[in-house]
Amino acid sequence: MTALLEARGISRSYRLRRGILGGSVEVRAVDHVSLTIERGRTLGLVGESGCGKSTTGRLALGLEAPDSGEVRFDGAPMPSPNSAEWRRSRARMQMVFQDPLGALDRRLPIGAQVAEPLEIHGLDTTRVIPLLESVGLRRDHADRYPHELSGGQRQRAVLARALATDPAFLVCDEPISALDVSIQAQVMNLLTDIQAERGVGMLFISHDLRAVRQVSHRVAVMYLGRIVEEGEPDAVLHRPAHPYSRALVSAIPQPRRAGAKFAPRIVLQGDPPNPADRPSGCAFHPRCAFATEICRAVVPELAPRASDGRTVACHRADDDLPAEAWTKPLERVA
Ligand SMILES: Nc1ncnc2c1ncn2[C@@H]1O[C@H](COP(=O)(O)OP(=O)(O)OP(=O)(O)O)[C@@H](O)[C@H]1O
Repeated sequence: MTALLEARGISRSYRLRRGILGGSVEVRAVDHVSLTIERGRTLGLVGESGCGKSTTGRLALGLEAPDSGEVRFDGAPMPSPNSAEWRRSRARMQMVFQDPLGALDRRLPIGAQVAEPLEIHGLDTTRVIPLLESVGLRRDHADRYPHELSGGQRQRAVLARALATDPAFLVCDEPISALDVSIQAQVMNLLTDIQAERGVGMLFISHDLRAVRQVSHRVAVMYLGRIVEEGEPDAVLHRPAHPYSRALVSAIPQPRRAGAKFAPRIVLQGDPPNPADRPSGCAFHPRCAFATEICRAVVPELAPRASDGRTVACHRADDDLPAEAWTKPLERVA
């Protein structure tokens, strides 16, 4: 069966103007990214701020076209942004962003906003109340304005609107990071339920690795526009193979069990990545404890490693790296 969404080697660059001195610099936000999302499955996309996650989300939705490479949705090439064909296919692809207040129109009651996509696509507008109820809102929320709802309720309203057209594909870009911690779990549970009940394919973008673990069937780790590791959440988030994934995962605070030592936290050394000034070879090499000559010279391909088939973009993926070396020159704290 064809995948719901398939990106093949997509890249996207932007030109940024350089201050008062003029000129411009090219920022390669996404660099030869390939990913597959199956129906009813969630791909979690993680990585530091600015590594290209949101750009990947926009390319996956066809909001922007890649400079090179191809996005296929349901077996067919993604239509050009804003073409009539793209607008028609929009009903089947929706997105949920970080800031629900920004995503909603402050001048319109919630019910009217959920009805809007139904009207645009000629669907039955009496579905507004069942939609609100399906995300845990009440009938009377339909008449309220966004500022009359809590943050969690607003994100539920955004979800009701996104689900109105019964989409097959949902991009959730940091959907819980603007919410109170107490509300985050509720929205995560709702997303898990939505996925199980509706069988949507989802791209879940987040820097919260625990949230990613909860919803994802596959996880991809991004560094400076490239995917450096991809696999099942248990493998990537518990036994990460790429040195960058190791550092990312080690930063998750671990509950302390009686008598247990804190897991060592790997603090990345060196400058944070700058997409306008990409290092040669493996972009992670200036911060990597294991970098050798080849890492400085040659970009590693994302490929299954020989030992266990884990998909990693690392020249040293098959080397037996000593455990203690993970903290050198990376620093061990706690
Ligand atoms: N429209 C744009 N114009 C210029 N540069 C852009 C544009 N969109 C993204 N970029 C740049 O591309 C790089 C990747 O940005 P992107 O927003 O995709 O990263 P991200 O991983 O989603 O970050 P965050 O977690 O902070 O949202 C950044 O350097 C960003 O400044």
